[in-house]
Amino acid sequence: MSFNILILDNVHPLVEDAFKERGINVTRNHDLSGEELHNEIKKYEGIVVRSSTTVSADLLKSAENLKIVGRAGVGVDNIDIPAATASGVLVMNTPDGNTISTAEHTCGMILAIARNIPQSVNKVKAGGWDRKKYMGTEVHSKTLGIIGLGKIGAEVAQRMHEFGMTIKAYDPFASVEKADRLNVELMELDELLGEADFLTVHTPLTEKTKGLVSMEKADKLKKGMFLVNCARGGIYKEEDLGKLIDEGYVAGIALDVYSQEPPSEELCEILKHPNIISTPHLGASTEEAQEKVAVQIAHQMADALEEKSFKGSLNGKSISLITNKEVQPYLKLAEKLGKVAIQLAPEHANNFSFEYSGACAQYSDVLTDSILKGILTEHVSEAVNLINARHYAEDRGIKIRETKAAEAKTFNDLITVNLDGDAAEYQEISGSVFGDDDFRIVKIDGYGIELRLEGDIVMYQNEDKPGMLASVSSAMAKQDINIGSLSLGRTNKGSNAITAVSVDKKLSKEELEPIYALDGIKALKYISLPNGEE
Ligand SMILES: NC(=O)C1=CN([C@@H]2O[C@H](COP(=O)(O)OP(=O)(O)OC[C@H]3O[C@@H](n4cnc5c(N)ncnc54)[C@H](O)[C@@H]3O)[C@@H](O)[C@H]2O)C=CC1
Ligand SMILES: O=C(O)C(=O)COP(=O)(O)O
Repeated sequence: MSFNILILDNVHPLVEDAFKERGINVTRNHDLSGEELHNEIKKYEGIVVRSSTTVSADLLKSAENLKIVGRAGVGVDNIDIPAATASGVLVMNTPDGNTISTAEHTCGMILAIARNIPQSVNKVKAGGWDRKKYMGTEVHSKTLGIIGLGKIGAEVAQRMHEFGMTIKAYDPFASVEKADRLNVELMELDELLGEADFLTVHTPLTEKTKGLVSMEKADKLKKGMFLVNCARGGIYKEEDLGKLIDEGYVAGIALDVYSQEPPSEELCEILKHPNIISTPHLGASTEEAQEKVAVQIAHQMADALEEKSFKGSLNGKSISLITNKEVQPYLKLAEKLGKVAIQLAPEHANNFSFEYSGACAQYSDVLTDSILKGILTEHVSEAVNLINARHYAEDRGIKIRETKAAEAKTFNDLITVNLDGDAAEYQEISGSVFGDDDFRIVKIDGYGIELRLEGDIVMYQNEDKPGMLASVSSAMAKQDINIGSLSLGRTNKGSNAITAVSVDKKLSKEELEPIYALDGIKALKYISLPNGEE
């Protein structure tokens, strides 16, 4: 299958070469108006963006054929990931391609603000000369506070440690081992604010990190400290920046990122402050970083489209497992069982429990996604896949429960789907996989049954008495229904029995009626499954 990719932002030209190398068609267009983009995007299976294009829920709605959004960089705050997940669109980024460049830019900003480099350069350019005004501060022996000791934070720590700074950090998710390795002391946020001579942030913008430094926190800051933000605009409250300097809490501020880019008029006014230096989101703007992220995103997207690997995917926890050979048969079994379950379940069923035993239990998360995909596929007009199956289940109020037992019971692997409690004629169905591609129902409501999970199946409960099978097969023969195979199950002699019959053609309601009407038949369900590979 050939794929079409649209490059929307200023991604390095190597992106085109890399896509072409993988046999993928690529088009570049940075100049589309909103409406044009909504029309154009329909043609593509993938788009590549940096931070300029907003991939909104609305845009995703127009993107009928979209499978992947690739971010040539790290931050994905311009992409509506929940909306992409709901649409079954994979979102991926290149987590480390621009780490070094952004860390270097941050270190540059720390030194630039400490030594008034941009302001004094401007002075000289304007024909001025003022050595007194631009007296600076050494960073040596000072404390650098880092909020967010992730990839960039760690690189900044290493570099500034070499400048003789003491490095302290706040990151509730960072390990003590990592901090020790980097010569970083971990501490609580307020403690860090009180100790840092320079504070730099390297977290995403989240509810927790928004406004981490503001006038409300001013009293907690070490007097005369410097603030640096090369992560995301808004982590320091932008409206308060000028005031923090003017009221003597902060000596200077260096910014690379803004909550709106380019910044709003109000913020531009604040940025004119002589002690604020700003760059226009240049952290990742180096030849090296841009080459890396362009080539990385192209190969990652090509691999994902070819279902080879899902490196860098941010919403495809499950989908990334479909390349794992060990999981593939279980995934198929789970989806088939989901398809059977929804055909056996009573109308409006919205409570299902899934039980996994044996080796498959370790993949229960993704197998649940796959069962849900099977359950929902016929009932949701949009395409359901492993990315959005849970979203649709939640959306439709389907409640699920999951249990797992690592030890195998009668079968090496067993997946059981329990239907909607008492209201169901059938309560539960279990399946197992033999080899790589022989999927079978092995139990229904505790009755041992063995039938391949494919094609058209008539399943009925009957009184366990002589002649039942003969009367069913004769009712079928009269209607030219050929039996492929069948399996009978019962718990005790003479009680109820369950029979599953696979037939050679699709059956209509009218063809099933005479079978249901036979004396001794208690419940009858017809299940239709795709034959072989889907
Ligand atoms: N200026 C620019 O051009 C660039 C900016 N960035 C931005 O830099 C930021 C960091 O990027 P990476 O280091 O690659 O990400 P990362 O995911 O490696 O690190 C983020 C760190 O923040 C920590 N964190 C998350 N929430 C926190 C909280 N509430 N308090 C304290 N720590 C918290 C995490 O535990 C993690 O260690 C991102 O926002 C990214 O968008 C990244 C590249 C270029
Ligand atoms: O990767 C990131 O998070 C960045 O902020 C870099 O953004 P950009 O690709 O330079 O628009």
